[in-house]
Amino acid sequence: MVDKKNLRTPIVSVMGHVDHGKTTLLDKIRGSSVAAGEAGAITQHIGATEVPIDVIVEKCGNPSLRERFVVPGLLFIDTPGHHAFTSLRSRGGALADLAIVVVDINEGFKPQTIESLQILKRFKTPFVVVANKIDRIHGWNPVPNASFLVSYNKQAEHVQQYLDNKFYEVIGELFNIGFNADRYDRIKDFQHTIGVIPISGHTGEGISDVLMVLLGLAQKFLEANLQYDASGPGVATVLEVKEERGLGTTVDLILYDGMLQKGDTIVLGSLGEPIQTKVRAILKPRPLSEIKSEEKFQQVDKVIAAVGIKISAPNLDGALAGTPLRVATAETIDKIVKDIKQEVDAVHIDTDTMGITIKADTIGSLEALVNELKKEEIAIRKADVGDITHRDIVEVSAIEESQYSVLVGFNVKILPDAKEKAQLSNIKLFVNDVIYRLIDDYKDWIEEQKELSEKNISETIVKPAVFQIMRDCIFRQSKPAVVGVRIRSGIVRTNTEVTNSDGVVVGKIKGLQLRSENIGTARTGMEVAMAIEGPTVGRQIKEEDILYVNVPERHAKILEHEISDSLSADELEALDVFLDIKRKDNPFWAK
Ligand SMILES: Nc1nc2c(ncn2[C@@H]2O[C@H](COP(=O)(O)OP(=O)(O)OP(=O)(O)O)[C@@H](O)[C@H]2O)c(=O)[nH]1
Repeated sequence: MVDKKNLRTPIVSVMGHVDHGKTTLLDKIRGSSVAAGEAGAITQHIGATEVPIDVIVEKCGNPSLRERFVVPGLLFIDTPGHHAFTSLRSRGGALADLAIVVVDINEGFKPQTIESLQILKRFKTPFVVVANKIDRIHGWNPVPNASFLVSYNKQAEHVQQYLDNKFYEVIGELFNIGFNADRYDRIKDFQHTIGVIPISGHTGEGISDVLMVLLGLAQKFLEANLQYDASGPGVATVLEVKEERGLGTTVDLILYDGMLQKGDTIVLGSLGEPIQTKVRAILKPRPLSEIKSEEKFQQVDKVIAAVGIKISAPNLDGALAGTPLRVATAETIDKIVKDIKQEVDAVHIDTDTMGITIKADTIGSLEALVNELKKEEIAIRKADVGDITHRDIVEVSAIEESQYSVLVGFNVKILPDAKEKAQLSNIKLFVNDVIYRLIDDYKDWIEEQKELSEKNISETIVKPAVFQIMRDCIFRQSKPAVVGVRIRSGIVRTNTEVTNSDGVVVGKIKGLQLRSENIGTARTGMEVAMAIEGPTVGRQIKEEDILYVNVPERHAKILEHEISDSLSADELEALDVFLDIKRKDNPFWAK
């Protein structure tokens, strides 16, 4: 049996596509919980909101549930954006124990929905999907704050039908990504089936169901992970590094294990050596009732996990979001510094000597981006945390290979002077807040570049062609010889050399005419007059001779190995015939 006293509050992250309703859902959970809780038992943390179990149970309207759950409540992380999930790591995994994926039932899955689900799959984090905005369904008759089933049963049949159809689209999309899913009330085994809950963040319908299912998941899957040592040294993850008026650089963090006190020595991750410093102040937001107070924060001497707080301390400047923070003593500090350095270095990416340059907002998101790029076998020269600076642009524009003169930024800004510099340089910039958009855009661009260079190549390269001098069509013997020819395969151009069937060059095409008009090219099947500089008819060439465009060896190599896909069938045939001629004497010609 688990000891209730040592169970910390599970940490829940809310993920999903932009505008599908994450903030509204969190606000509703907060607002309605405040309304439901007797003494406003809900507490606001820095970067998080804690909803105690009593409030949830009361909200669900079934006090007997209290006995069933041992977790103290749920701590929702407020940090916006799905990327927060990957940014916020604890030892050995994601910081969040559970997640809610919000999808607008009317719009269905969008890129960030899919990305969120893929992240959760990778981290093996239990989650629920909420199909939000059911109040937007035409004819919906809201029952504010009711459980979904109560509300659903009160809807007209055609409305229920419509909701069911939309709902099954969501289930189908989940299936496509590899998840079995069903409506939450029909699920017996949450381990193998994802619960989907139709809700409205506006009317509050279904919110109590979300809280219940989350508690159920916490209870079922997390108990062992939620044990903590309330008296042990604090372990935290940095949410954000922020300049705060009057306080200097501060760090917002989620303490997920142990205790943190004013004056404690702490170690936290940075890109160089880990930072060692002493906690000057621990700050919590003021209770809502004191909101008018001049000061946003109140100081406390001590906090115990799990809690979201801000700390101020000297030397926090190089601190990095997403990295660990730990309380150290004289005995443990060396080991902790070493561990944290290792942890940050492990993320700090082994790079290739040549490749693209990437930047991301936090170490966690950088790692996620690197993982995805590696999967696509895209080489990375340098991976760093932070906005895109003037220096980055200068560095990248010094790279000569155009496919690597590329900067990819995930969730970062391009600083103004960098933007200016980028416009003047030839580098390619990709900035987005969806990883796989970035990767798709980059891949599309590479493909485009390839096509462009293929086009360049194919315009400058000499292509093969075969033609025959027609009988009774000798118009001039020599200087230049003018003969009638039929093009048997390929396209003949002026100014290309001609060989005979032994591969010996006999002259150069000086002009082509069709019905007395000069033309630049002649295609398969055409019969044209050709002026050939060099040979004399009757000596080097004669009636009915088959002749070939002389493809230089280097061009033949490119044609055969690089752009054969872009050749037409008759060009390929001409190439084969020409290669056979050339390789008769030298089997390695153009190989
Ligand atoms: N009708 C209806 N509108 C909703 C609901 N939930 C959210 N909205 C609206 O949808 C819009 C986006 O909601 P947000 O909560 O800001 O969405 P978000 O996912 O947090 O968006 P970002 O923070 O930008 O990623 C707002 O105009 C909300 O009022 C809902 O349940 N019903």
